[in-house]
Amino acid sequence: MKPPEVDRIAGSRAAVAARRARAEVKRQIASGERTAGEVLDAATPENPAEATLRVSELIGSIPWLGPTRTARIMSELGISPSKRVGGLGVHQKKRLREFLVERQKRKIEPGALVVLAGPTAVGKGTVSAHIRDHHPDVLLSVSATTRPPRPGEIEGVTYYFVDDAEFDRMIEAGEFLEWARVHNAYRYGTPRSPITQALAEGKSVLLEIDIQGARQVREVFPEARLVFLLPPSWDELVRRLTGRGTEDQDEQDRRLVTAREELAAQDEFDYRVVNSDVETAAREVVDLMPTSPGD
Ligand SMILES: Nc1ncnc2c1ncn2[C@@H]1O[C@H](COP(=O)(O)OP(=O)(O)OP(=O)(O)O)[C@@H](O)[C@H]1O
Ligand SMILES: Nc1nc2c(ncn2[C@@H]2O[C@H](COP(=O)(O)O)[C@@H](O)[C@H]2O)c(=O)[nH]1
Repeated sequence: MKPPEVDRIAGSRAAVAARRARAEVKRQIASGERTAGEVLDAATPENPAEATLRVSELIGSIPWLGPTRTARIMSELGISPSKRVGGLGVHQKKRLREFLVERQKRKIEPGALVVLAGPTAVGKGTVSAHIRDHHPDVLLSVSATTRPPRPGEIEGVTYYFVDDAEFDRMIEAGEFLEWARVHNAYRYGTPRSPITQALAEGKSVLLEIDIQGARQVREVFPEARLVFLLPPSWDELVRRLTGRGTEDQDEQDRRLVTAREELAAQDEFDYRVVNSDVETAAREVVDLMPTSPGD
């Protein structure tokens, strides 16, 4: 029988070798020699380096995915931080594979995805509607919201109006590219599949969302162009909000509080467009797209 000291040394040598093997797998993913999907598929008992790799290490080795994004992806996929690739359940593995396949495809042309954000009543909806009406090749994303419809708003055109239970279901099912609670009131989210489908077909896509959503989209699509729409002045912004007349005084006040916060964050955006004139602002936004359909 070997003395315990010999076993201990052999054990620690094996642990060091296993760590080195996992580090090599991570290097291969980071350098692009192997895709994370290939490593996932190789994670069998015959390949202990792949099987004993933590899922967080697998995802975290993908270029551009840092620890924060990795933690969020893991949580969205319902995988605990300590899970190893070889220990994934069937459903977890399927979800992870789908995520990795989608990620592989996700190299979009800069400007194919444009995000239009800005303070309440600056005219985001008006400028987006102008683009939708004059540039039919651009897909204007239709969001889901828990907000009740305003007079004249059309289901499936302005928004998909859903209740809280349906919004919860859509989050659970991973149907949103991003979602946020806006103005501390209702929830809004961008359905993912029309966007990925349009991008895969080479179309340009426009999202009209709030600033929290814009930040999330940038995480997923670093190539997206983020545009901040500005009013000609604060007084004009207030005039547009009150002139629209769709919110009561309390809601207007709440929106103006958010507006001040959003204006303070405008430097995070790639482009700033002043909406003095709808047609000019729309043209400036469309010019950021790879081609200007409808020209
Ligand atoms: N360039 C413009 N000049 C004058 N009025 C404008 C201009 N653009 C938009 N408006 C008006 O401003 C009001 C607010 O516009 P809109 O509803 O499009 O804003 P929004 O940014 O989408 O607002 P919210 O974020 O609150 O949904 C509307 O009454 C619209 O007609
Ligand atoms: N994060 C997201 N924000 C969205 C989305 N769709 C719309 N919005 C933003 O919400 C506010 C309020 O809109 P309103 O129609 O109630 O006036 C506005 O800033 C929109 O841009 C979305 O899918 N995600």
